[in-house]
Amino acid sequence: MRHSRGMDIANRIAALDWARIPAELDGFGAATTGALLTPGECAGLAALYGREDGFRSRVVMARHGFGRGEYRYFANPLPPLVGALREALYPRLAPVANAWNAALGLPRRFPPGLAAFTAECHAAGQARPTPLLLRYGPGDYNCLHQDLYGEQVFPLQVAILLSEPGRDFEGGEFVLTEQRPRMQSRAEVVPLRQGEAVVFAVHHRPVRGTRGVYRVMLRHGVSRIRMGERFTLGVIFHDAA
Ligand SMILES: O=C(O)CCC(=O)C(=O)O
Ligand SMILES: [Fe+2]
Repeated sequence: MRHSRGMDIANRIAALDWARIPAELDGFGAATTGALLTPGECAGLAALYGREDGFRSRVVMARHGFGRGEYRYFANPLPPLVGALREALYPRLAPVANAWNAALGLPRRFPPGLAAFTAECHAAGQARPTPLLLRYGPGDYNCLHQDLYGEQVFPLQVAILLSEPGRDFEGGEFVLTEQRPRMQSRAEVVPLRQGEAVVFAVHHRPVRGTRGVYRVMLRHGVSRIRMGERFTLGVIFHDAA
């Protein structure tokens, strides 16, 4: 039987729990997907990190005060698996993004498909692809941050853990903080297995309070890797200036 990876990924994404994921995003600003990529796919993606070609830039985090460890942004054309993930995830998340903007009283609405949104990014001068691979070794960490690359911001992004906790590395938890207006911040640690994705808010989300809807600011990062090596695939939907 002919087997197309793009189709396969689209089917796997269609089979995720699209009742629970948006509900958890609304409730907590983050949701895990359960197993999405196979161990072989994870290893294949992590192995790309050492290759010369296929990337547009490399960032050594310590040089910028971003933490410790490094990452590389893929060049276009994206690896087929990465492109298929980005294309199949976007239409599932656009309704959440639009509902959040409506709740926050923001006029921006996102088109139902990634091609149209990418065209809008390009028209706004954001044409460089943002999917990336991250690599952390012992002692490395990723400071709390927001992945903003210009005025065009799709409010949700996805990170897929490519290494297996407890086997490949220890420590290195994915963490999120939520900063509520005039209140103390809330932290969330997101447990992930190899091949599992976390969907989370890029910069803010609406929360319903007693006096209406307010905006909480989110940041994400990775706690210190205690042992071993940890790889992640980051899927950000807006392109970069
Ligand atoms: O390594 C991680 O889990 C975090 C990756 C990250 O910051 C991102 O995908 O934007
Ligand atoms: Fe990030």
